[in-house]
Amino acid sequence: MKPYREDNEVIIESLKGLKLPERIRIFDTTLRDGEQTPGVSLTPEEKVEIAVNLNNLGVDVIEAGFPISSRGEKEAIKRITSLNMDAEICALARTVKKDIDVAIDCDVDTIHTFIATSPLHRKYKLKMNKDEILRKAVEAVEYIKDHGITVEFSAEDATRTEISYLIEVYKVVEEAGADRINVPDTVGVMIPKAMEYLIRRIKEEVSLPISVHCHNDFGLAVANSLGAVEGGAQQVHCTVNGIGERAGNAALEEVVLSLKMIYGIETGIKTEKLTEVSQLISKLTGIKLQVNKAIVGENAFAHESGIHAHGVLTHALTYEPIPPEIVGQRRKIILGKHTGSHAIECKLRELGFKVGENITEEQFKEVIRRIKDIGDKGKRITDDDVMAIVEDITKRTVKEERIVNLEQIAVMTGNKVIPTASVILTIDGEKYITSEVGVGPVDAAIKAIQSIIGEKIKLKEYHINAITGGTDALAEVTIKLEGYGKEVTVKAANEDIVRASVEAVIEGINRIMVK
Ligand SMILES: CC(=O)SCCNC(=O)CCNC(=O)[C@H](O)C(C)(C)COP(=O)(O)OP(=O)(O)OC[C@H]1O[C@@H](n2cnc3c(N)ncnc32)[C@H](O)[C@@H]1OP(=O)(O)O
Ligand SMILES: CC(C)C(=O)C(=O)O
Repeated sequence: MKPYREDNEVIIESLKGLKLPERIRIFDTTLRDGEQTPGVSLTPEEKVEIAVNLNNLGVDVIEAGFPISSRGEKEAIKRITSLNMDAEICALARTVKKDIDVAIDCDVDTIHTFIATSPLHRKYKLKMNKDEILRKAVEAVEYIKDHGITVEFSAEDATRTEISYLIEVYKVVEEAGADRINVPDTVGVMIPKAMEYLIRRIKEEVSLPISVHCHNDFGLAVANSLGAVEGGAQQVHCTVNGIGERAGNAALEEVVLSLKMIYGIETGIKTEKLTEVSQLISKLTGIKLQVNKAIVGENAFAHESGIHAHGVLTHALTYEPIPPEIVGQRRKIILGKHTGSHAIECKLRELGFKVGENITEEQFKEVIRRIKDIGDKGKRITDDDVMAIVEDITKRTVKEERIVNLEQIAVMTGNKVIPTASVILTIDGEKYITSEVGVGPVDAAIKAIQSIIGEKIKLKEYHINAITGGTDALAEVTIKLEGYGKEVTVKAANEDIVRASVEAVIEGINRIMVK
């Protein structure tokens, strides 16, 4: 499939004249900024497991943690570096000697050192003036380089810093020997155009590779990262599932797929592993994924609407801009209130039923009606539900052959009444009315029917199974009846257990009595 940059007129026109790179480096910070998600705390074992998976996924850099923060954090980073992975292993450090020393002690490939540069952070947080910050930044970079370690330097809150001062900071760290610079949008206040502009401005004055780190406070982290790439950034900081401080960071899976499928820019990511890694992160961090999460969410490739399902069944691209297999997902056709006949026919084929062969047009229409009825009650319909409905409908004796018909049933139950059922049946057109009591409403209803039919047909077995979960689940009743030398087993499904039971018994009686 061609990237949209080569295939979509609007995108082609809008990107005209822009020089885009062939490859972008993915700097994964799931284990550092991702772990800063409030409430998330990973054990060293969990961090190692995640690092191994990130390495297999193909990220270029794993920011394994902030080693000064705790003994466990330092131990985890040391264990990760000892595994000699392909990915570059990085640790975070303030521009403070003790932070850097602990990071050095972890044997990392890279130290990501940072100091805030914005007026707000200078005045209220660091209580340092511009010159002090320049000096601290240079000292830290030189100290790390003296130890022969790669340095990535971040000007924290870069996007709220005066542009001229920000460029000055990056220039002095370049002179001090930094290997690359990172531009953090620490509180996510950028828009894509502004990010593109800022990166272009920095690039005019600094020749180091440029990285970006975008937060998602306005939901723009991915868009801003892409804006930065349009401006000339060569590396993007991401976290799996977009976890991180507050509203999180740029989601790795979204950045990677946008780069690949829209811009035609490669990363080292093995995209087919994305869903598996996303689920691992969700499991270990305890942060549940929203179902509509792009790329890796449960619904990212699910279709319920009749028009959409018909479209994708005819040609996947109509409603699937990304082939699901590329990210380790698969298409799901969900049945419910919005379902159309094409989707139901497709589901029936999967379950072994073909309209016009083993299911009639009439029965097919009844299946659609029953599925929509369940959908109207707000329920999701599973394959088991469909199977039960189809069996219920296809195995029913045809109208003309039916001898016994249920005209009415009413049940009464409660804590201060004896469960009672009143039933009106017609047998060969003649009307019969009776009431019976039982241990519960189902028992009373079946006893009422039996009292009309007589002893010649006996209920031998009764089983009930709730197919879907919940109090409004579809109940499947299976009964065995014996009489007139015949034995029949019948299934019936209904959201109401009394109706499912009565329908099964009446159907069984008809099968036994059928001429
Ligand atoms: C934008 C980001 O995501 S940055 C990373 C944020 N991550 C974390 O903070 C997680 C791990 N942090 C921790 O475990 C602790 O905060 C530590 C160990 C780093 C520091 O703990 P403490 O010394 O108790 O300080 P505390 O966290 O309360 O305050 C931060 C201190 O760092 C200072 N600081 C922040 N950045 C820098 C810097 N680049 N250079 C020097 N000092 C800095 C603050 O001004 C403050 O200093 P103060 O104690 O002199 O007022
Ligand atoms: C350390 C820096 C890059 C950071 O996490 C931020 O600014 O959000």
